[in-house]
Amino acid sequence: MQKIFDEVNSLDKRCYEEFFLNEDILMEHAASSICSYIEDIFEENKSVLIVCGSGNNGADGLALARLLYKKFDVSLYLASAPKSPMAKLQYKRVKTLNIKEVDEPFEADILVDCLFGTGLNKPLDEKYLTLIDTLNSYNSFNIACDIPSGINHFGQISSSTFEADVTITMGALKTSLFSDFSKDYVGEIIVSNLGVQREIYETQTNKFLLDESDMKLPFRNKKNSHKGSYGHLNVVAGCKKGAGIIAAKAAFGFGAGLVSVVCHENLDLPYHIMQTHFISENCTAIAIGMGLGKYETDEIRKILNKKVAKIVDADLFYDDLICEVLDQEIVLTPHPKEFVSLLKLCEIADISVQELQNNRFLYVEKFCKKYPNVVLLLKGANVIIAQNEKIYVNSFGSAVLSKGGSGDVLSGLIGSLLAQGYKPLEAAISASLAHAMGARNYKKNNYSLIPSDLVEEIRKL
Ligand SMILES: NC(=O)C1=CN([C@@H]2O[C@H](COP(=O)(O)OP(=O)(O)OC[C@H]3O[C@@H](n4cnc5c(N)ncnc54)[C@H](O)[C@@H]3O)[C@@H](O)[C@H]2O)[C@@H](O)CC1
Ligand SMILES: [K+]
Repeated sequence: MQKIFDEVNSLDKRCYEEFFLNEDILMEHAASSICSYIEDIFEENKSVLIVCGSGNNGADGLALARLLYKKFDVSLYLASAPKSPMAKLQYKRVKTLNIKEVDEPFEADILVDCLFGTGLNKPLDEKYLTLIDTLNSYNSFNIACDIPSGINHFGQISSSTFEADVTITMGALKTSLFSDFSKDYVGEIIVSNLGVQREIYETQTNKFLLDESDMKLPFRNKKNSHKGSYGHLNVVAGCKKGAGIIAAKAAFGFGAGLVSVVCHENLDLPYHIMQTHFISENCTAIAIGMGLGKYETDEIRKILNKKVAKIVDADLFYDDLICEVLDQEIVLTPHPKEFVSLLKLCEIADISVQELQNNRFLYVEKFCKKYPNVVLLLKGANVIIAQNEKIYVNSFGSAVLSKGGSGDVLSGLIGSLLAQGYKPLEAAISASLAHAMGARNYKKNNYSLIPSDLVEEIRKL
């Protein structure tokens, strides 16, 4: 996994104070990393338009123009005059060369956005919104320097935000790149070194970006084993029984030795899934909430108080019953609307879904501070998984998964790993990654996935 930081100013400052580097050295590295990227990917003499703002993001662009000049057909478009001391210095350097400055942007082969980086501190006015719209209308290969212009510190976007194919971000990953809104704008994210290797530049953090290698699949190492060695998951089915059945099928395909659906009515289940009217004696984990609908509160309370691992989803986030069990190390998997309800029930915040989406990390932190035992998985374009002070981001998911039933598959996967003895946080992380990787491997068009396809792909991981 990789570290994510809310801000990097303090990391830059540390470079100056501890390693005796200066702004100029850091900027030179920032610009050379974009230069190397362009040199590696594109043939010489391709046209490059670098669009610069007045601050140090623009200064990075000016330095880049100097580095690319002569090898590529470089043009500079200065959207505003250089203002920061480094921008002025870089411009002075540029002026000694004969680099083209254009009065209007145009469609070049490569477009580098150096308008605003971490310094964007107010809404964009009409002039910049129109400029960004114009840049987005081109068919250029789009590179964002540090952050696509229009994304602010909190990961909120402007009505016009630069749509990057690649974001080359300076020094370390920033939290703002992983809001749900940012997902459509950042493209591939590459981290540039700023004069020392990343592991030296980076300090301590509580946020991490998950890599594929963080997915621990439930491979079986013991030769002498039987079905009981891999746990027994009980999936509690409610009014909408399909949800529980989808979860049960996903769980079975993900390694649980036994899976039973708990339901009072007789169900038509595949032969390998069992049915029970009450929680099984040898149950090692419970998945509950999916499609629950109307239910007998006391019965659900009894289930929630069973001393086994649990994943709780969906309808239970609208019932204050949930607040009774938040001292347990349970996994909760709300989508934003459910999390808003949960925040209200827990008296943490009474907010809209929009406010949550604007500040996903903030509200996850608030929730986990109050309930440090709970493992919270907040669904979204970038899934956030958190327990106590640690926050993990799974950015592998895609729109393929935006379907009814995908969440039930996820509940089943988490339940399956819990039943097999994974710790709740490990179960949430590995199941969430497997869920996203299954979707990634699905090769038909991106609107056609059904839950059984997803389970099939996950079985092949
Ligand atoms: N040590 C450093 O400071 C380093 C900085 N680097 C670059 O510097 C960037 C940060 O530079 P700055 O702090 O100068 O900030 P920016 O260059 O991101 O933007 C600040 C400038 O934009 C103006 N501005 C902000 N919001 C605006 C708005 N809505 N409309 C119009 N103008 C607006 C500000 O008045 C200021 O002039 C980073 O993103 C990175 O690209 C890199 O070179 C690496 C080293
Ligand atoms: K930028």
